[in-house]
Order: sequence, then C-alpha cells, then structure tokens
Amino acid sequence: MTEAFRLSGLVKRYGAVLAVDRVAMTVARGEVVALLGPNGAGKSTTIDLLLGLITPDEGQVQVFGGSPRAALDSGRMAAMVQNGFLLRDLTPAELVELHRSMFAEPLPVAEIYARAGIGDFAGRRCGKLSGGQLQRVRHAVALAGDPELLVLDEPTAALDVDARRSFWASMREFAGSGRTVLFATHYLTEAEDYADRVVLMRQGNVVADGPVAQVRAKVTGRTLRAIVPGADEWALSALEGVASARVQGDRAELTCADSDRTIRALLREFPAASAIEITAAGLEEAFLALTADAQEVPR
Ligand SMILES: Nc1ncnc2c1ncn2[C@@H]1O[C@H](COP(=O)(O)OP(=O)(O)OP(=O)(O)O)[C@@H](O)[C@H]1O
Repeated sequence: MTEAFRLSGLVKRYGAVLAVDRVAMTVARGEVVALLGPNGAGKSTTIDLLLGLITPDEGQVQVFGGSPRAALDSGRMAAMVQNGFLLRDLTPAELVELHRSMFAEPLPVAEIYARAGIGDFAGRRCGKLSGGQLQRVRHAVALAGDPELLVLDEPTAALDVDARRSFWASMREFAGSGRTVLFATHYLTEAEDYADRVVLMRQGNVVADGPVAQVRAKVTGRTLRAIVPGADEWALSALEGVASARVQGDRAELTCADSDRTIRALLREFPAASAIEITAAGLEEAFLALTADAQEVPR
C-alpha cells in the first residue's frame, strides 16, 4: 500500500475535555474517506491535528512520510476548513493567483476556475460574495497547488443542492486521478454516495472504520415487511429468526436476526403472505446504533 497519511495514537485534551482519545488510522493514496460523528465527536480536532494546526498531546501524524507542515508547504496536502479565512478586499481571481504563486507547479488557472465553479464571480470582491460562493472560493484556493491530498471539513455545509452536486462531481474527478480525499460531514448520504471508506467517531474515539457496507453490517439484522392476512403479533414474533414483530391490520413488519430463516418460516406458517420486502439496515441505523448515547440525530 502506498500511504497518504498515518495517524498513530493521537490524544488531544482541552483542559478536562478529551477531544481526541488514541485515534489511529492509515489512509492509502487514492482513498476517499468520510469522517462521521455527532457534534463534539472530535472530527474537527482530528482534522486540525492532521493539518498540523494544533499539536497532539500524544501520538504522531505522518503525511506522505513527513510532517504535516512539509506536506502543506510543498502543496501536496491542501485543506478546505469551515469558515476558512479569506481576505474581503481581494477578488477570487487575485486570491487564486496569490496561492498559485506559492507553489512550484500550480494547477492552471482555467482548470481551477472550472473545477471550483468560480468563473462567474472571479472578479468580484470576496466581501460581496454569498456564503456558498465563498465556499467555492475556498475550494479554488485549496486546488491552487495541485494537491495529492485534500482535507475537507464539512465542505458542502453552505452549498445549495445544485452546488453540492457539482462539488461532488468535481471531487469524484479529483479522486478518479488517484488522489486522496478526507472529508468530515454530517450528511450521511454524502458518505454513502462518495466515500470508499467511513470512519465513525464518538466521544473522541473511532468506533467503526471500513467500507460503507461493512460499517452498515455492524448493525446486524434486516427488516422484513409483508402483507399477512389474519396475522397476529404473537404468532409472528414466534417465527424463527424474528427479534420483534409489529402488525397494523394486514401489514406486518418483522425485525429479523436471521431473515433467511424467517422468510422460510413465514411462508410455511402463512402461505398467503404477499408483497414481501426485505431491507438491510442503512448507514443511518448504523450511525444511530454506534453513537447511541450521542445527543444529536444526523441529517
Ligand atoms: N479550542 C478548544 N477549546 C476547548 N475545547 C475544545 C476546543 N476545540 C474543541 N473542543 C472540544 O473538543 C471536543 C471535540 O470537538 P470537535 O470540534 O473536534 O468535534 P466535531 O466532531 O468536529 O464536532 P462538530 O460536528 O460539532 O463540528 C468537543 O467537546 C469540543 O467542545
């Protein structure tokens, strides 16, 4: 595996708050990784540690085998962080030029404009731009050094649906060329749709790390729905493989520990059952189960 970055045993305390508690992960080049977790889980702190904006109390950060500072200075790593500072009196065009001038092999201007979608307002002062437009300018600035690793903290928070879609299309193209992306998000659908791998944090710890399907599978069980004429809850709960049953009129909803056994038993005991549908738990169920004592429900 060619490594993009490695976090080993990271600990960060703020007074009595343990913001990050022994976080470890290794991300290979070409991976697109989503960092998920409820408010206060430690996502931003982990990102700040990766970027070298804060130093860990314990543990190590390696980016392309060196320090975060070296990776940022060479343009190999770039970031888009929440409310990243932009000079109000400069135009996006000037900002892009300023950032390009810092790197030996910057991305061509036209490519930056196209990827970040800033062409329409590149000549206007940043102080006059909307929140969504400013977010695109941050995207443009992050692309200036033609980075191999992009680190994004809630990149689409200020974007409307269309802008969000074009942002991810651009990210997909970026990652398609073998580059690495780590993004923190509250949108589970973004993780599901765009990440190869999901790292789920809770109270400073990594509680799940793997491909989306694997994280989903941490929540075992499937839901079986069917029309079952004359069914009663007691009889359905007693079927093999059923953990719990709910009945409304002829509609039955069974939570199954083993849906294969349940479907056989259902058809044996209730041959008139129809419109049978079995669904796996989604990422949302996994998120809720794995972050059970968290306060916030994800969007
Ligand atoms: N500069 C700081 N000073 C004191 N406490 C901090 C500081 N930064 C973060 N914390 C605390 O550390 C914990 C982790 O915060 P962090 O911002 O990393 O979480 P997060 O997962 O990014 O949350 P959100 O989804 O709300 O952005 C929280 O309890 C937070 O209050």
